[in-house]
Amino acid sequence: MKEELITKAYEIAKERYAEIGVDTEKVIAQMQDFHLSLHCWQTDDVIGFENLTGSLSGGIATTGNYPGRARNIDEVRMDIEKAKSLIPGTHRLNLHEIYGDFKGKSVDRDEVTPEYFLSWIEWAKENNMKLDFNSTSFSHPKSGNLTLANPDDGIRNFWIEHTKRCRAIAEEMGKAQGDPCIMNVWVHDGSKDMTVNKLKYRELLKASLDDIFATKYDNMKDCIESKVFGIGLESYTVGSNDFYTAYAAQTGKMITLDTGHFHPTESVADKVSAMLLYVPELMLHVSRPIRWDSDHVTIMDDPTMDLFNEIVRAGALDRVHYGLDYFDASINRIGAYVIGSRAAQKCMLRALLEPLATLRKYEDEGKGFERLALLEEEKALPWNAVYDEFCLRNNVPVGQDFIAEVEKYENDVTSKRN
Ligand SMILES: C[C@H](O)[C@H](O)[C@@H](O)C(=O)CO
Ligand SMILES: [Mn+2]
Repeated sequence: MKEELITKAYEIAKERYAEIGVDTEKVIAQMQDFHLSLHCWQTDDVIGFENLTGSLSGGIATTGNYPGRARNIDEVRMDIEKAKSLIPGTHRLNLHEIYGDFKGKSVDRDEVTPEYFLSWIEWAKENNMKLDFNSTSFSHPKSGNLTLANPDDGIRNFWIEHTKRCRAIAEEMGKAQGDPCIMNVWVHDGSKDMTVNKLKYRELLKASLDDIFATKYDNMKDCIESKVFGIGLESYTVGSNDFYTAYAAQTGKMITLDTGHFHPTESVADKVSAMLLYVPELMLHVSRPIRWDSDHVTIMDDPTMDLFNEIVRAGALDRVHYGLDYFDASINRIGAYVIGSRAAQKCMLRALLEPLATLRKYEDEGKGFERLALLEEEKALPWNAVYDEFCLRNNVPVGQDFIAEVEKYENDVTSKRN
């Protein structure tokens, strides 16, 4: 795309926004400081590098069989580097425990240590990325339907040990990068059919979490993620939204809001201002649920726009961490990575460009018509010219130009994988 055209369009956009009291230069600076946590599992359909032969379990599923899946740590890294080169700004990487650098060794989940993540720490440093982390309760012979809430002491203690070790790894990552590593705990624990012992499993999960979180760390932050249901676990989820919200409020933990983990008509955006009154920070897993937690590629849709608007309106930019969580195996995976990341950025950009002072003035004065009119008008303001300028300043492809780059990488690299 012609630079001249982009700059010209931006200059006009700058003036249009200035007219309504919005400083686009300030917004671009804010965007430069807005870091996504890229989910490593988009590269390989949530498989990781363990030597286990079982398939993806824990009530999650990838669908599609598009060629070019990353098959090893080098390919995962190469693909992330490619995706990163097409997304403006600097970003973090969100790792699951199963992506450790095990070098072909069988390392069970209750044996994992920071040593298996040293090469990731090194790689992240070289690539100007900071790391976030996740314990992995799925895709393991001991996963079953219950992990941290399992009444069997042996299985429960196995997963407690795993999660404790993951926290120690996150602490090492945080220390090495001089910035807290955000460590997410999501367990799929639940039941396919009705249970008559809901309280028992929740008591067990609570006791496991208390044990896991007993060690205090300075360089990592814990967050806990709820879910409505998983595939094969439809009737009951131990770690429901109510369970984790209450737990986080009582213990000061962060909440992870996965946009695919709520009832279809529930507004995740509406939770932001409510939760931030009671929990210190939020982690997002931005996704796109289609009828269920299908993890379709994030796009610039109304729920995602609403979510980012609410964060900006709550003045909570620094209290939210911006993870992505989708895995689409039906289209080019690098393309999917880039589309979702850029869509999340566009939502944030539009939220930052909102003429909030004027809208709030109207609201305070009871001017409902004026508020609604401006909310409607802002949708059609030239925000895209500001995003294009942001891309240009970051030396990444502007507009649809990234499509050709993804196609080239497919031709040169991913299509050669079998
Ligand atoms: C890989 C998983 O999707 C992820 O860890 C978890 O956050 C989730 O959302 C499960 O549905
Ligand atoms: Mn998630």
